[in-house]
Amino acid sequence: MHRAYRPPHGADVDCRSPVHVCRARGVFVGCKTGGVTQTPTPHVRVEGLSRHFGAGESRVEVLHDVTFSVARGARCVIVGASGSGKSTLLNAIGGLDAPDAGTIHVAGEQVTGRSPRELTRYRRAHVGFVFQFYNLVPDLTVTENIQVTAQLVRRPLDIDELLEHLGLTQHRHKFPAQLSGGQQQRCAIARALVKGSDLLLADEPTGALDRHTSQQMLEVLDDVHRRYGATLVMVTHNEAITALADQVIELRDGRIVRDRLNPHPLAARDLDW
Ligand SMILES: Nc1ncnc2c1ncn2[C@@H]1O[C@H](COP(=O)(O)OP(=O)(O)OP(=O)(O)O)[C@@H](O)[C@H]1O
Repeated sequence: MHRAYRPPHGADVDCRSPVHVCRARGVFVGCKTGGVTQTPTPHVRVEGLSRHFGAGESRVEVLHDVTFSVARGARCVIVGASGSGKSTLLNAIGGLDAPDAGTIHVAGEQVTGRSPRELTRYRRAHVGFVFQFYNLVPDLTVTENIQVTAQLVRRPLDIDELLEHLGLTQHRHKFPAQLSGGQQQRCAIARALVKGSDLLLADEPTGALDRHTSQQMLEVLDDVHRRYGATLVMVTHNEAITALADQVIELRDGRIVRDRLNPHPLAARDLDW
């Protein structure tokens, strides 16, 4: 059975900052730590996260003691140079990779330390992924790509409605190879949203797109964020994109060097590249 989207727990989806979202939900307490406003019940809480790859001489320390929180309904942008550990961090939040140390909680539930089966259940219930290279199934049409994910949950969002919102209705019967990069990315966003997940994780969603299409894509993400109200955690190497965020986390060599709230996030159409 399909359902129309309703914002999670009655959150005010028109609110533009995590502070307001939290106020609307009555959980904002306004205490400040290290320049960042903390909330007692963040949607995502990462604590003391560390991750390395390899062994011996080829050992690479990728994340070091990473700690931060993201409020429900916020748009958080994690920015850093190539190799700074952004994807590794996003994959850990999404339950695709297990850290060496530290904990991750999403919606109050611990993600770290779960079995592969439990992680699959967690991803199905809570997480929508948008990847740089879309990861669409080439032999399936736009609608079928979205249906595959919709089938994973009992009450997916209405696919026709999603296609309409994302400007894909006229492309619904096309295969990925027949779409532009921007259309493929919109299909990937629809696929990520269709489960009704309240956490959207986007790994360089504009990375494979030209500047004009990137701007359009950010407008789409802006729109779906407002319309669907999910918490958005996006990683990018593009500093300009941080202007859209409610919260900006700067990662350098696997460490957080800055974590700040942005009281005046821009709309994507106003972004100056
Ligand atoms: N599975 C893996 N095995 C070995 N090393 C890895 C693995 N995954 C990531 N790394 C290394 O970890 C470091 C961080 O990688 P990660 O992809 O998280 O960085 P990133 O900031 O997302 O980079 P980019 O912007 O280029 O995608 C890199 O040095 C990378 O080579």
